[in-house]
Amino acid sequence: MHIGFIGTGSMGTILIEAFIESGAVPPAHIIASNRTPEKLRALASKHTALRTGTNTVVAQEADVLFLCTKPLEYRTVLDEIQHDLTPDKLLLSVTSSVNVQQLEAYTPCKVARVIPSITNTALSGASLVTFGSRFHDADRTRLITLLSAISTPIEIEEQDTRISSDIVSCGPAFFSFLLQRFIDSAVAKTTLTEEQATKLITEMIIGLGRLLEDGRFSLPALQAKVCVPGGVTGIGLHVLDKETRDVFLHLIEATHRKFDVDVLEVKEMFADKKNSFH
Ligand SMILES: NC(=O)C1=CN([C@@H]2O[C@H](COP(=O)(O)OP(=O)(O)OC[C@H]3O[C@@H](n4cnc5c(N)ncnc54)[C@H](OP(=O)(O)O)[C@@H]3O)[C@@H](O)[C@H]2O)C=CC1
Ligand SMILES: O=C(O)[C@@H]1CCC=N1
Repeated sequence: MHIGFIGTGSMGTILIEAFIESGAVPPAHIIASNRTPEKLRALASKHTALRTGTNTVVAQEADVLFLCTKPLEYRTVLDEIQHDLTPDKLLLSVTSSVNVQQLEAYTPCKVARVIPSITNTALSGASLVTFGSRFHDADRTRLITLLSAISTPIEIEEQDTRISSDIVSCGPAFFSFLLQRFIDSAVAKTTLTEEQATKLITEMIIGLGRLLEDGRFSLPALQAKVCVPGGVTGIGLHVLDKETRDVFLHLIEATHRKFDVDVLEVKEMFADKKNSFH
């Protein structure tokens, strides 16, 4: 099986390196292209067996093809490779605002959307999967097996795309931001250095992740366990409750507003294209 990647920016590179590191796909079975050749050359010099080519060559050779460009770059890529796409290929969109129906209308391929996460770099975290209508059981198994090497694949419904991606894909940035705020405040208010505070936060968050992973505590049970009656945690939780009450509601409203605009732009991008494959 040959896996192709069009776009070796942040996400294309993360996926390629995760598949190589996991051992799921040997570098010689990966072929990649990118608009700017320098980025591709840098990746190829790190993984010497990795193959590179034009978008057309990648589309021709890949059995499983990841489109790893930004949403408004999809049309250019699809126009370029449309004659190289055949019904046997799995075509995977990594972007939330391009849906499977749009790609099914545009190509004869078996289409799915796979939204990854930077956490997949550590062969960890989720990937969000939405199957198109042409995916049969064997194709599903094939894709889930592949994604399981680098993540926990979770099937999501179309209507849950944005919020699921907010949590799985944007979440690492959101929580890194909050952790950095914690560090900055510790440095501002106490004698800890940034380095010391960062070390403490890092160990805390890794430990918390492991606790949650082994299922020992739910989130509320964990808070209750740490919160000694009459102790300091309760005082801190009270501040958090008061000061962050609406913060995630506002965040979700903002990401959904942006998503609605993106979806509209993608719809316009595909508007002139007739549905030729149904
Ligand atoms: N970053 C993340 O954590 C996540 C990203 N995603 C999704 O992944 C997608 C890509 O994001 P990200 O990797 O961060 O973005 P980047 O801008 O880092 O990568 C996009 C890549 O696509 C390349 N590209 C653009 N047009 C073409 C073309 N016509 N032919 C070949 N290559 C092309 C760009 O090349 P060039 O070098 O010329 O710019 C660039 O390397 C987005 O749709 C995003 O929604 C999903 C989940 C998480
Ligand atoms: O910021 C973005 O749009 C992408 C989507 C998910 C994570 N990063």
